[in-house]
Amino acid sequence: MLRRKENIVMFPFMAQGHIIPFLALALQLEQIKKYTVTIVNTPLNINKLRSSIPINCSIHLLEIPFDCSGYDLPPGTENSDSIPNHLIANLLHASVSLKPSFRKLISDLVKEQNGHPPLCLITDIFFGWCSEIAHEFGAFHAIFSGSGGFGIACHYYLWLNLPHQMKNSDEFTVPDFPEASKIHVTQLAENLRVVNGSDLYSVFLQNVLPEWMNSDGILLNTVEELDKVGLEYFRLKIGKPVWSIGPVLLSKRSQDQAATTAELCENWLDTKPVNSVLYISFGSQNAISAPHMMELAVALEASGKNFIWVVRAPIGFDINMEFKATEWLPEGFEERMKDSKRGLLVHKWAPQVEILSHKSISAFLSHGGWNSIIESLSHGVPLIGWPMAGEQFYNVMLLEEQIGVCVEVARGKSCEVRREDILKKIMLVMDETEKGKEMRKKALEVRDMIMDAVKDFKGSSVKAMDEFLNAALLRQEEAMRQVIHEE
Ligand SMILES: O=c1ccn([C@@H]2O[C@H](COP(=O)(O)OP(=O)(O)O[C@H]3O[C@H](CO)[C@@H](O)[C@H](O)[C@H]3O)[C@@H](O)[C@H]2O)c(=O)[nH]1
Repeated sequence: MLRRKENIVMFPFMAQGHIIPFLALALQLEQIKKYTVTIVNTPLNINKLRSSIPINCSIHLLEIPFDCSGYDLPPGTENSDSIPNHLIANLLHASVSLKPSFRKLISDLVKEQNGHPPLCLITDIFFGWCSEIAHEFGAFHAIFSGSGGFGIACHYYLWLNLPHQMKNSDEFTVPDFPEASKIHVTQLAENLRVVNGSDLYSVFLQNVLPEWMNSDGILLNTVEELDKVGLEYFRLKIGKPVWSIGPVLLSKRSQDQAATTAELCENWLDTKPVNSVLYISFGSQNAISAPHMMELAVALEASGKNFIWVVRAPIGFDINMEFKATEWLPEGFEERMKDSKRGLLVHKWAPQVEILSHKSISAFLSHGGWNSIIESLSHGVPLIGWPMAGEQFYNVMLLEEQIGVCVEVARGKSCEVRREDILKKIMLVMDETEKGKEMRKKALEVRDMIMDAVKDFKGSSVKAMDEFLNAALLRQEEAMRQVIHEE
């Protein structure tokens, strides 16, 4: 008898930094061929996903209705990329209203399958409430985060305990976690620095973080050997299985991007010597301030290095508006870079994985989002960190202090950043300095470590994925035995 394909239902939060790793994981699970994979999201995001999944892929896309009215959001908001950062807390709160529709969607799926529940629901870190729904219908529930163990562990502790509110000092430690060393107040995201416990952000997170413990385990886009200390601490705090299944990466060209941009970057990179180009990007939803942009541009020009820079409107402007080089960059900068073929400014969105995999790339100046880090290290590219928000400060801390593949150049959205300091760090990493050579060597070692983790059968990430799927299957068998017993 042909065994039915078990269904895995995936539900990311409505932000590109979350949807991208979920899609990458969905594609990975689909490759196993034993499972039907369904991604649930709001209509606009499903539409976007439809254009980014490969044509012959069998992933199902299911729409869930979403009404953001009543949460002080612009009408029709369905993704964090269309709103300024200060409204993200509103979108988080609004996302809780998806609960009844998601419950109905799962109930309908179960009915369609004659009472057979999905094997597993894999949902976002912000959707901890899905455990209740999964368990009501007898499904296994895992939370998936695109973050690493170290970063998520610090983030978890800080948001639950708000230690900076209790101390007069600018520095504090994370109890039982000496590797996180001292956290300075400048390493707190702006929204965390100003919380008072009753603001929208902390109210949301203090509700949602404890819900993780109701899940059956947590999947992280990280590699055990790379992230051991953070994972150890996180497992201790959560008391649930934490499976390191990374790197979960979108393969080349499966991202939603204009082929022309990809071609432009590749053609441009092909003309550059090996290890000669700096790639600069601040992730899917961050931008730097206009004065910071000016300092960075001056430093880039002074460095004489080749670069690709993903430019967006600076903080304070609509991130989706047209980029005004004449206003935000030094006079004539764009033309000079174009004429000398030294710098390529890509507006809004670049084919990042393709760029990072090109042999001309030497280093990545990044905000330290974990997807970017994993993508960079998977290609042996060292980083220059400029953390902006969330757990990015601790990601950069891990890479710099524990692994040695990164130097921090600046911290936060409003810190003082001087062109001389940026220039110094660019030269340190890209030139043949002792530090630069050491960082490149380590980045290549980490790349090999990551490749080992995904080797068939014996890689740690392959084993972790098997353990997770086996735990879900075991739960299903137990549930079926119970039904037979009750009958
Ligand atoms: O021009 C661009 C910009 C981004 N990306 C892709 O977008 C993703 C960006 O992810 P990430 O680097 O993690 O940054 P964020 O979008 O800022 O990610 C959010 O989610 C991450 C994973 O949970 C967290 O580590 C971050 O703090 C959080 O801001 C990556 O896959 C990039 O390849 C592109 O392809 N082109």
